[in-house]
Amino acid sequence: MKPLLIAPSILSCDFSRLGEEIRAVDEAGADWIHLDVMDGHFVPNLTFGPPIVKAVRGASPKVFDCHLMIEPCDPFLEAFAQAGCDIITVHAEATTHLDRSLQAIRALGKKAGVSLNPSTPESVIEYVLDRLDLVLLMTVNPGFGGQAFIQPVVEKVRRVKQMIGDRDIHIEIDGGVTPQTAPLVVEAGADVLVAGSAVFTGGTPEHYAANMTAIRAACAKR
Ligand SMILES: O=C(CO)[C@H](O)[C@H](O)COP(=O)(O)O
Repeated sequence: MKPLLIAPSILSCDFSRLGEEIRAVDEAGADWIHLDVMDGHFVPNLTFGPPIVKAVRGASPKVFDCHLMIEPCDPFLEAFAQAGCDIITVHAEATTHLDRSLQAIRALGKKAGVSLNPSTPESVIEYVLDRLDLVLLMTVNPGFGGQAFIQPVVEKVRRVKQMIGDRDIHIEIDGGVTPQTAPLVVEAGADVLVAGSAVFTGGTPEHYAANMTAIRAACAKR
């Protein structure tokens, strides 16, 4: 069984102190740093691009887990790789040629991930499993932090876990992850939890550490 990893989503941090906030969650015990890239087209919100990723890369040596909510994604893969992302995840709904996008990410020397919206069936990844390092299952409709967890996705986690078999592929969950919802997806097979509001609530490094401890403790009995 893979160890449980927590990847705080910086969408919920204080953007005026982005580097400081990344350093704070790193020191508070984050396993990865989750970067939400939004384009105002694939999702109804805008965040940041490669220059910002590059600017904050020095704030933490932890894995930079980059979630591209952009369409098209292929023209930007190289820029995100050069900016310092370690894992690059694209949405299956945002690329016509998913196989090509995943090959391109690995050719850049990065880990390749695919994300599925809550309504997208897991069958879309059936023929690309050997090109994947990570499957990111959205438990909210992407675009905003602080939304309610969409419970039917728990069943999809179980199915994806079965599909990947003994392949070395992470199952990551993003959206509405709290100490209440995290055990549901972990029990179903998830090993990476993205959490924005549930980690950054309180606004101090002490809160971040306590918030992550609460999520881990809730999942400890999986
Ligand atoms: O990708 C995202 C939204 O598209 C965010 O990572 C996600 O919503 C995390 O926020 P929260 O934990 O507050 O739900």
